[in-house]
Amino acid sequence: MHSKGNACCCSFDECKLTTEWLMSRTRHKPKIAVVCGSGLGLLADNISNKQVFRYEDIPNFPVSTVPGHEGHLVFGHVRDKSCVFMQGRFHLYEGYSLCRVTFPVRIFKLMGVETIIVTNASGGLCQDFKVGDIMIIKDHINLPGFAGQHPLCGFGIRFPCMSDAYSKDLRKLTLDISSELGYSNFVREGVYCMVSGPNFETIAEARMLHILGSDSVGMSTVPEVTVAKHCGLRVLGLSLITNKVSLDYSREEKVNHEEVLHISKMRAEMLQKVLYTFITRSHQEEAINSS
Ligand SMILES: O=P(O)(O)O[C@@H]1C[C@H](O)[C@@H](CO)O1
Ligand SMILES: Nc1nc2[nH]cnc2c(=O)[nH]1
Repeated sequence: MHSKGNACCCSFDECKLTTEWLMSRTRHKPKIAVVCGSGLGLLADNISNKQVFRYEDIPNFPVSTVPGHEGHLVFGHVRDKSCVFMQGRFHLYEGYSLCRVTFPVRIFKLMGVETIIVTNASGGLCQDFKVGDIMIIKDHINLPGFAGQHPLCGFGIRFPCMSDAYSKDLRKLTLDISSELGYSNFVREGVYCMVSGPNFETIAEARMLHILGSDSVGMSTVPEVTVAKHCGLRVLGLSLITNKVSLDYSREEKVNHEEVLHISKMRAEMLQKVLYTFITRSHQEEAINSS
């Protein structure tokens, strides 16, 4: 038999088993899923009728190994909207295959989720961005994908279109909400670039990514969004700019994960306001149902 080194390692039966396990233990029927980025688990703090599962208790689920990723799957309501929040995501640099990293997205699809909101912490490359800005992701660069690290290798229908991965209508709704909340001066749109990590960028790498058109850089999101788009979910991506990436050899500041978590926690409340307003409105908006 030929070796399929890069092939998908999660079977449909596995996905089905996990979905059935969860659905037999919760009465929630979420239509919206939220993936919380580094330090952003607080986004799930104010939902009502909470039901929490620890990742290690869910069959086939990976476990979180990164500080700032709690490892809880939280079901609950934002107003009357049933949602599921991932307090903690999985990363390639943790040693998980991209199939495993994106496994929860497939579970959400099987559970009946229609919209996924993917959040992250990232470093700002765009010189206009400030620490604490919220970037609505309008597009991405899948750098690991260029090198064959791709979550769709060996899985499902090929050649999906990715030029519209981030729903235009959902981005517009988020911009409108930001403006109503008085947040326009720190909510931007931009292009997110994924690198595998776990190291932060060298200055030469950061310069290259900037020249290539990236407004921010991080170590996640793209695999989840790619799988979500592939299986027909609507996607909104929100990236919190937790640090400025150095493009200049004379800059002395050095980024570290503690600083990333600190900024995430500081800005989580604002991000939560945008998110909860979005969720409350999302299914009232005709545009969303058609996007
Ligand atoms: O899960 P996200 O993408 O929010 O985490 C970012 C990227 C690295 O995992 C970590 C670096 O501080 O934060
Ligand atoms: N690759 C990368 N990921 C991040 N996550 C948060 N900040 C950064 C950053 O500067 N670079």
